[in-house]
Amino acid sequence: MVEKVYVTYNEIHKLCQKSAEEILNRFQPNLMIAIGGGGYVPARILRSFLKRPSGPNIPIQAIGLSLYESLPPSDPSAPSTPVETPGTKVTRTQWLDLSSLSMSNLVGKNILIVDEVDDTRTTLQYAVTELEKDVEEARKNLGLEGETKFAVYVLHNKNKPKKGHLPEAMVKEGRYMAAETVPGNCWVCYPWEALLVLYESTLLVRTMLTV
Ligand SMILES: O=P(O)(O)OC[C@H]1O[C@H](OP(=O)(O)OP(=O)(O)O)[C@H](O)[C@@H]1O
Ligand SMILES: Nc1nc2[nH]cnc2c(=O)[nH]1
Repeated sequence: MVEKVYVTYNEIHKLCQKSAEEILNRFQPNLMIAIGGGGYVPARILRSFLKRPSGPNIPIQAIGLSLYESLPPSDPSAPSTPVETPGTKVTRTQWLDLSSLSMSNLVGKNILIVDEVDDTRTTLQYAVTELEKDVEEARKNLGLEGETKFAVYVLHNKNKPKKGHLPEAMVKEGRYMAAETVPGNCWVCYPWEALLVLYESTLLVRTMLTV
């Protein structure tokens, strides 16, 4: 039986706030690459917490990777969040603009890859391997100097044996960061996936205004 773990927007905001200090201490990113769709919201929240008073906003680029096929809920009238089944291969739905101007912004930088959940690690392995390859190719083609470093940040890491692997140096040097470790057999339900939206606070305000 898969245990569902529900997280709220507020909990995610707090996780990002807590993690930002550690990310700044360990890595000082110049740029984030969010893995869509789940990495977009955490990356945007992190950007506010990573900004230093007189420093620039850290730009966010996006890639789209898909590993899981959505299953319809067993009872279509039930507004539940469907648990999904693992796919077998990673599909690119969106990738970096590989033109030399865009790629030159990545070479020699500290790049933080952001996703919401590390389950089998297949997606992260794909993202890190492919991004390293593309940035290195761009560095050579453009004749640029400078080492590009990658780090990974996820909100939740599932405590289970992983199918995918990250570079040894990344793990050893603390460039893999997870805000929380959750049980390996759980399914994390994120607020942006919810189909049933509650309007409690709006109702409360309306009630207060009308009485
Ligand atoms: O560690 P893994 O087993 O590779 O699984 C993690 C990936 O699965 C989910 O993506 P999904 O393909 O469901 O796309 P989504 O982010 O658009 O929901 C999630 O966003 C991660 O990217
Ligand atoms: N929403 C969601 N997507 C996933 N992809 C892989 N594992 C998970 C999970 O626990 N929750």
